[in-house]
Amino acid sequence: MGVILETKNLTVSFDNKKILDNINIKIEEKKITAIIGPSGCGKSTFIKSLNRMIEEEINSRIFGEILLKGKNIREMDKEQVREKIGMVFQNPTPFPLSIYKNMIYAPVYYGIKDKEQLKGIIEEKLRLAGLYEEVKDDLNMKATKLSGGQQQRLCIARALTVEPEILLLDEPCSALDIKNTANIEEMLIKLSDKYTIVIVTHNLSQAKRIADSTAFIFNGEIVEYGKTKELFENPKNLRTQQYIEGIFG
Ligand SMILES: Nc1ncnc2c1ncn2[C@@H]1O[C@H](COP(=O)(O)OP(=O)(O)OP(=O)(O)O)[C@@H](O)[C@H]1O
Repeated sequence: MGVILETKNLTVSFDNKKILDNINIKIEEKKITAIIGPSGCGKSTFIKSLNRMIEEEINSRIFGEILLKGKNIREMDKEQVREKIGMVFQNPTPFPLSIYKNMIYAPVYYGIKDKEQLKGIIEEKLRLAGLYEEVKDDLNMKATKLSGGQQQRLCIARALTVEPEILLLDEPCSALDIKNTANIEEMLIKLSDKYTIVIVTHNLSQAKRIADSTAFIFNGEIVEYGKTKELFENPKNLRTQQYIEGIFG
């Protein structure tokens, strides 16, 4: 499997202050890539750049290229980019509607009307997110009544309804307890059979448990990027070593 997403000299600034500096990274298809680094180093800015969300910040400026299967995403329609590269945030963000309505929102927007087809999509994606059995008899329940972990799984299921190729997750477990975190990790590993996953995490053990590759960002630069095992067991850079040993961060 090859590279699905690649950045070339990606540089992002807010109010002319450089936050990301010349990021060059190749993300492998159908793998999990973790982004780690101390608070404020630019992790969220980085993944928000990957589906052009960062352009919504009015004080941002973006330089360099982001290539999705070789195509510059800034030359693609923004909506199409976000269809192909979905995003899930730190705090679960279900719409204050029923589980059913959360799940059909995007498919209906994209023109699917057939009830049976919608039912099929809902079941398939809720199953992928490991939520179907828990909610199948309560699809009319308000999504905000679900537990935090269920809400987050719903948001992941909802993100999958538009058939993205890549799923970006920004600290998806930081508001969850150990059990819900374990559920999500297990699900992400399964999802990586079908989807490419990029996950920002503060939790180094989480990166070790689930990521094939890990990138360590510090001060807006990629200090080290490689196979997760290699990066944690044999870091090449002193900063990486200090960060994973907990000396700073
Ligand atoms: N819209 C904005 N305008 C100005 N500065 C911003 C904006 N968004 C982020 N920043 C700044 O950019 C830097 C990087 O922020 P970012 O959220 O990408 O870091 P992070 O590594 O994800 O941090 P954390 O782990 O705390 O979430 C921070 O100093 C932050 O204050």
